[in-house]
Amino acid sequence: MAPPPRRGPSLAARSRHRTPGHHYNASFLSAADRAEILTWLGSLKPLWEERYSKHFPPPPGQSQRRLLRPVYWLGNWQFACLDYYRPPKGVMNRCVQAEPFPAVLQRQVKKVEELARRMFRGPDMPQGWHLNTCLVNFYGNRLEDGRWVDTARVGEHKDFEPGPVASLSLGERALIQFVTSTRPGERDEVVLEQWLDDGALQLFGGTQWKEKTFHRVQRVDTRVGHLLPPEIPGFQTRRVNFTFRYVPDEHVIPFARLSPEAREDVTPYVRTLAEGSTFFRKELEREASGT
Ligand SMILES: O=C(O)CCC(=O)C(=O)O
Ligand SMILES: [Fe+2]
Repeated sequence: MAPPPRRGPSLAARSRHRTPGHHYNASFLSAADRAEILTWLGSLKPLWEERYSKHFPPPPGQSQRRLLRPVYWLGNWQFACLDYYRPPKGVMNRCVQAEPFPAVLQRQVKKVEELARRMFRGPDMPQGWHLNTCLVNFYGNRLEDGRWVDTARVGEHKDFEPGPVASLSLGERALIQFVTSTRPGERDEVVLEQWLDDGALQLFGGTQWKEKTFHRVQRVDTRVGHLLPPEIPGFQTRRVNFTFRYVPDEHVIPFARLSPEAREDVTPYVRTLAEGSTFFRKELEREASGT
């Protein structure tokens, strides 16, 4: 018997539109680009930041803590103690010019920007949007009092940088969940979850995924046994994620132009970065010479 005629869009088209504003491509990275990114990762010296600092101390009820994981930033560095990019008020004195993207990442950015411009319009695509910022997150186990502890997760949060956000994943797959706003004591409702595979691209934007929901990394698998570069003392990386965002260029400032207080608090970090980075060495020189 002949199959009944199909009506409406194909299954593939329907699944593409089930979650407008959220796009997932499991095999975005080519094997060659993936290998090039891994080689470049081996040259990085990620930083382990504290959440607070002398001039930006913990709010009442909070205490000083290390971030769960080492990080690296490209384009601009948003030091945790300067409280990240939080428009409309928290935009100045916090996004410090950092190294540009290496060529292999810039090539991915170009493709992702083209896709994003096709996916997002009007209020979902801010004037001047381009992916000029990348947070590199290292997920794995950290050594705590002689024991390896799995810290491969991220609590629920929003990315406040305007417009679509894109992420590339390497290594073990991770479960990301988008959840509705939390109220203390209430369970969050998971509205979308997605496994992020090795080499995958996730792109999300618009009010549903940027404003109405929070997202979190619930867990990272241990199945394959990936151990990713670089070697980091006291840490074993099994997943690396690159999140690309847009910070309006006028809010990105050189280290030398931070307020004296902010500069004092992040100088030790910039000195550490300068040990492995010509870019940050020059930024320190620029500050010392007052230019
Ligand atoms: O690791 C991920 O997949 C997401 C990380 C994230 O949400 C972020 O960097 O803002
Ligand atoms: Fe995020």
